[in-house]
Amino acid sequence: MSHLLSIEPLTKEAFAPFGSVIEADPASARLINGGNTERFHALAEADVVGEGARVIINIFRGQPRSFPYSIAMMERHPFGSQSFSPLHDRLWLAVVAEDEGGRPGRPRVFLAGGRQGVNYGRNVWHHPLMTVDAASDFLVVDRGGPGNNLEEFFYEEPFVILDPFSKESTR
Ligand SMILES: NC(=O)N[C@@H](O)C(=O)O
Ligand code: NI
Repeated sequence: MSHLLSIEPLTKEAFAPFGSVIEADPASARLINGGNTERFHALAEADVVGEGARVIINIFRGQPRSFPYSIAMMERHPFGSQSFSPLHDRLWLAVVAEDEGGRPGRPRVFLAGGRQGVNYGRNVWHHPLMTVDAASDFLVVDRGGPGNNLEEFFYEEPFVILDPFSKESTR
């Protein structure tokens, strides 16, 4: 089995097993404020559990990853979902995996547009933030509160992502 990962476009349908895509989807649009504003309603839901759990809003400033990039580990947050919405209009990568008996399976790499965010469902395996060509800020909605909300897993052999801007890296 090759450890070279292909990159696929981020779509609501393809990402559904892992969470939601946060983008201005016309299907969710409704006019508010007397017609001045479009509200793209309920694109995702924050899911936080446990005594003292709070929904918190953060900004993550991610430094660009260099490629080829080794996916050596994945993480998940058992007590809360985690969303990433880009504040710069730049491509980025959302890397997720199905759970296979308590460990992540083969990662899937989604190329997200600069106006696409994601909400990783609670306890969904994902790789920490991956910005691509410049330091980029993301609005992050996740869980605050007591307890260890971070589980990490390290693969025996890393997977590899080629430069997303190279033609070999996409399906
Ligand atoms: N550790 C942390 O807050 N960041 C990660 O959860 C991440 O997904 O980037
Ligand atoms: Ni995370």
